[in-house]
Amino acid sequence: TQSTRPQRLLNAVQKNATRGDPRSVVKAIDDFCRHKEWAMNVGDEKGCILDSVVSEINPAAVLELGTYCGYSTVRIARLLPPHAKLITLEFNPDFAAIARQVIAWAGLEEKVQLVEGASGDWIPKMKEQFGITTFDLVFLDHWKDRYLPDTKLMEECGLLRKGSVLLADNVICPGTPDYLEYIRSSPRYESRYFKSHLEYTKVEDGLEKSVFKG
Ligand SMILES: O=C(NCCO)c1cc(-c2ccc(F)cc2)cc(O)c1O
Ligand SMILES: [Mg+2]
Repeated sequence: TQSTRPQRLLNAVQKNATRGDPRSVVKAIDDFCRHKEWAMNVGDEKGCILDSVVSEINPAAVLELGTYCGYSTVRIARLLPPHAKLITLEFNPDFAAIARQVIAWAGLEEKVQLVEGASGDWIPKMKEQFGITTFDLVFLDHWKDRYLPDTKLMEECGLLRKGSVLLADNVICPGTPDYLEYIRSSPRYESRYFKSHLEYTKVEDGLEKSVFKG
């Protein structure tokens, strides 16, 4: 039977990365995607911007929307302080199954809770299911037409506090025009665009960092 790209990506991790070494897992995926098969991980260039935002916030509670194969999950979780928690939501069960194994290979299971299902269903249940009050950081990297409705849902569910940071991938390519329009014109957010490139390519893309003002 034919393997899938996520399965081939996991094979590359298990072949080339050291168990329990998150940095080697990140490098193995970047090498695979740059030299073997492109895949829609945030990648090394935007990943460095992600790292700097995570390190600046030093978050205790992180929500990632869109796990895919777990590349950004590993990038974020490797920088979290002890006892900090990252909840990552993935709709696609095949992606989730691969991501669990990538996260385990990196030795980061203790810091990560991967939840399978639709973000719109799970966001209203965050407090009761996971004992979350508010998120310090949200990384948006799922279906691009869900960024705006899920942001409004997080506001309505009281999951954002003064100072919570939203970091959104792909605001140029594939693009999230309705989200950008909303977040840049809302008086409740201070936004800044970090210009970069679509993972492993020369195409423009970037991250939008937005601080909730409460
Ligand atoms: O759809 C995306 N993510 C949610 C998946 O569940 C996604 C897509 C792309 C991309 C794809 C095809 C292309 F031609 C250009 C960009 C890139 C990304 O970083 C992404 O996150
Ligand atoms: Mg992305």
